[in-house]
Amino acid sequence: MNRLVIGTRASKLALAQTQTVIARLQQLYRELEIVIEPIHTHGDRVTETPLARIGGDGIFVTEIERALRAGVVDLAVHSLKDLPTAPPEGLLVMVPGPREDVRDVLVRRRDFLGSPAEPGVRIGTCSLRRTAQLRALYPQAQILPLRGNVDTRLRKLEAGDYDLIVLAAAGLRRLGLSEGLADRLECLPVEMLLPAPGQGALALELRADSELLPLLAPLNDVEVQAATSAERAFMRHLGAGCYLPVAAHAWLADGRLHLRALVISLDGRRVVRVQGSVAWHAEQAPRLAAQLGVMLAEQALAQGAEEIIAEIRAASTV
Ligand SMILES: NCc1[nH]cc(CCC(=O)O)c1CC(=O)O
Repeated sequence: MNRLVIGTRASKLALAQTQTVIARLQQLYRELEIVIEPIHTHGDRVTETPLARIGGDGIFVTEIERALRAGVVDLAVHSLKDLPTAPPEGLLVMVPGPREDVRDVLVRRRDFLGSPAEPGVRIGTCSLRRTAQLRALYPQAQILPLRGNVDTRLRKLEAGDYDLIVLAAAGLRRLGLSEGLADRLECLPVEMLLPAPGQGALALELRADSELLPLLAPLNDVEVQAATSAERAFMRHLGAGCYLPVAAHAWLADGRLHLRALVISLDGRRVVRVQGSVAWHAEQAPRLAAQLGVMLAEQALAQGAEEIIAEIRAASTV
């Protein structure tokens, strides 16, 4: 193979992410010709509807997976967060490292000097996970829907539609925006606002029988893959799609793989929090990650997570 076609969304963030993957590939394979094929997804076309209402997983990836299966592209680069947790048929997912900052950040409008805790403050976000956790943290705030890519969201903030917005730190960093915004950013510790499963990580997708497999294998990061697999196994075991208020963060420390996760009601009033760890053995990483995610999901179910999820399901089908 001497020419590689990479499929990706056409957003600035998706292209920036793809460039980091290309840079790594060119380091390894100087001679390889790499071209980008931008692909418009359903999520790019429907830009105003809240994601939870569009429904269905994979609104940012389905068309790209189709191009992969059809052989139009050889490799896809996604934000792992956007990838459904069900294993994609005929495709294989790798997780390159390093993982970017997993946290969410609050960005304030230039002329807003108040605090998120004050009554009536308007906070914009598009995700149910952030909405529910923000309601719990700042019960006096108004949490308002906000969609669009990162630039659009920042523009809507400056236009005065919101006092504060919440974004993924990873997106701002990859776009090179965090320095310019530094005096208006507040990183939210994961103990305060738990991120989405897979947040801050990229995913590489290819056909399971692809001849690229050995070429790409060195890009896979076993530790980042295990951590994100544990987070995704938690969500998958709950039967939760990526637009439900489920949050999870896993990390390696002291020879153990740790996972902290939660399920929260939309009004932020009921939260089921779970935390646990398993001893880390790199050679058994996939099994350990799945085991940890499933174990904590079972604990969450035993503590009432099912009822919360059923309620949200019922509300969103109306
Ligand atoms: N579809 C939203 C999306 N998907 C991935 C990122 C950021 C990068 C990441 O979280 O890894 C974002 C933007 C955001 O949440 O602010």
